[in-house]
Amino acid sequence: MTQYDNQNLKEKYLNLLAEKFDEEEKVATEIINLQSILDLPKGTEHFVSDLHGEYHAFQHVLRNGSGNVRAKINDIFKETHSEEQISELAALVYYPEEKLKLIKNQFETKTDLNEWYIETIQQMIHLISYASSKYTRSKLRKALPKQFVYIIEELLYKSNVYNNKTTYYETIVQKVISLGQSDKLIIGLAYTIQQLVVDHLHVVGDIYDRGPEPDKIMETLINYHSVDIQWGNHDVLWIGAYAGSKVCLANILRICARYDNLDIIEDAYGINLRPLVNLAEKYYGDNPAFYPKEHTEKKLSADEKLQITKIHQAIAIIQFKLESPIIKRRPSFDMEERLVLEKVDYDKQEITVYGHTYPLENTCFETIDRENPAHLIEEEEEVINKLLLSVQESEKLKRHMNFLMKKGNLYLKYNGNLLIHGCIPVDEHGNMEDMEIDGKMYSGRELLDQFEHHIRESFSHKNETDDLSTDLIWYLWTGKYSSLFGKRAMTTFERYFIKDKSSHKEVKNPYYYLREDSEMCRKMLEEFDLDPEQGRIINGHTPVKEIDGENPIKANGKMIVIDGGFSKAYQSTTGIAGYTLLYNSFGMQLVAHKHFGTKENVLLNGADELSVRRVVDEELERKKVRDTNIGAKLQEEINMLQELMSYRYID
Ligand SMILES: O=P(O)(O)OC[C@H]1O[C@](O)(COP(=O)(O)O)[C@@H](O)[C@@H]1O
Ligand SMILES: [Mn+2]
Repeated sequence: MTQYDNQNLKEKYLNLLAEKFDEEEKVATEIINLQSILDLPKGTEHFVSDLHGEYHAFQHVLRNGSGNVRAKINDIFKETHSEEQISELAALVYYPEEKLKLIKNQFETKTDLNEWYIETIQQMIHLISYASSKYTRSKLRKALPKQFVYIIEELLYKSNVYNNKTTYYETIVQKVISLGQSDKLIIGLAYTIQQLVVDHLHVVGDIYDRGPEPDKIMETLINYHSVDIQWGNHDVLWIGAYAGSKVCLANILRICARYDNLDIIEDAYGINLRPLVNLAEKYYGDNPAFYPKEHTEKKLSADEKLQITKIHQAIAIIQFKLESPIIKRRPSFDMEERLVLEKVDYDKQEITVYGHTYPLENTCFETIDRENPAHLIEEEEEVINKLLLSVQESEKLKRHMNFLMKKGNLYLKYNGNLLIHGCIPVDEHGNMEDMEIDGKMYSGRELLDQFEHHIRESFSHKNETDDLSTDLIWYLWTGKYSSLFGKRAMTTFERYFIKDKSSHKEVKNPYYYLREDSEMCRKMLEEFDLDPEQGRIINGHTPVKEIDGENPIKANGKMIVIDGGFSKAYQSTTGIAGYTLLYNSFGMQLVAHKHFGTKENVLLNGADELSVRRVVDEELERKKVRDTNIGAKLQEEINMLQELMSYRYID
């Protein structure tokens, strides 16, 4: 573009802007408004990761803002309220519908109940006023329940013009009560408080797999006021399945069978499993290696368990077969060692992998042709094709996957930090590892950008099932240089069929020990054009084994690992239900969570299931909006408006 074109474009833009700001005063007002926002303290960011379908635990962390709601209640009421009263109020804010029912049952007379309403509404208004002190009025208004905006603003702002504040509150609230609106108002106020304590949510990957309700988590995120997602390896597996990768599809079904979560496929997403069930019933029998993991709350009957065991085998074998042609057509994936079906000696029931020969047990090779082990029999081919069709036709899945694409990225640079689920592949010397894609070598940030490009490419061509982009999504799940997998190879086959546990080991990328080193972290931040002094890397993906003394804050605070540990299946190895992170204008705080019991426990006993907060760092100076990504955007707007001012209104 020539300088002349540029000038032309700018003038067009300014003319457009002038349509909206058609008077000098309007421009001035907007500049002053934006300028004052820049000086407000930065909003609170909330980081969670590895939710793994654990909807209830996630809901709890979200509703209490990783302890932020309670902290605000404490700030205001610790002098006047007992611990028990604070817990009651906190539970009301987290679960207003349920808590209201419980509380209302305690009152014998209407007068007592009304008194409680008056007091509670007043306390909640106080909380809102405190929690919103760093927001503009317009932002607060957007967070208020629509039908009560007028009343709440009346209570928030006008009360102090009256001498007798209490009477004024009471008159309004009495009216609300007599009109039968008090429950609705309290519920609305509770959600407003939840929304005010967290300005923005980051989900650092792995919403899907292992737990029972990822679909409900997706609905929650879709309705959340402000969120971004850094895809995890499990999320990308689902994206891959929807984008046309049959092998990704086989994997998600296998994992659902393994964790007894086929309901997600059938009931939540309406995908017909009948063809797979028929195939499974025809070829497979009982097999302890494929028993589903049982839920604590839901007991399976013997028949159900047997059926899932059969499905689990059928889909695992389809998966192994589907891997083979991809490995063969993509030599740059460097995965020949994973041609497992070809490495089996079917007479001896042995396999030779990575130079070791192991006996196989619990095999289920009924549909395997020894001469051509990766060949899908006709029924398998038909089953996977039908399943893919059904997956791509699921309206709900489409909605959820579209949302993942819209709000998600492979990594995110946000307010100076790098958010990434897995890793940046490096060698043992800390050099970024190269990978060849389509004849070119990429490493570090460029490699990640290539990966993301191909995910989006595959997603926009769902009919293509065997192209490079679609194969690369599977590579991200399981390949050596995948930034999401972060291990050298996935030993799924060995885990099912080989007893010797040494064959199950999955070697991690050197990133996972090098990230302890602050110099290495600085280098990685620089790779992403971030300031190594200010920035930090926020990771998910690997459960932090607090039990073994592992510290989630690494490299002098340059690296923070917040695998949420929501996944029940992994809690016994971590000894804790994981971490979340809060980043407000005063600095960063890591929050450790206890196992989430039940909502009932919170409602009845006020148990927050939270434990310690560790300060990662305190800001020397309180961070303002002007120091954030949003601040930079606002500053650009101000600059434009200033140009408009001189272009249009000032001679
Ligand atoms: O414990 P499971 O369900 O068998 O899963 C094990 C597999 O999950 C992985 O750990 C990947 O999942 P994560 O992202 O949760 O770590 C693989 O490396 C491993 O093969
Ligand atoms: Mn992961």
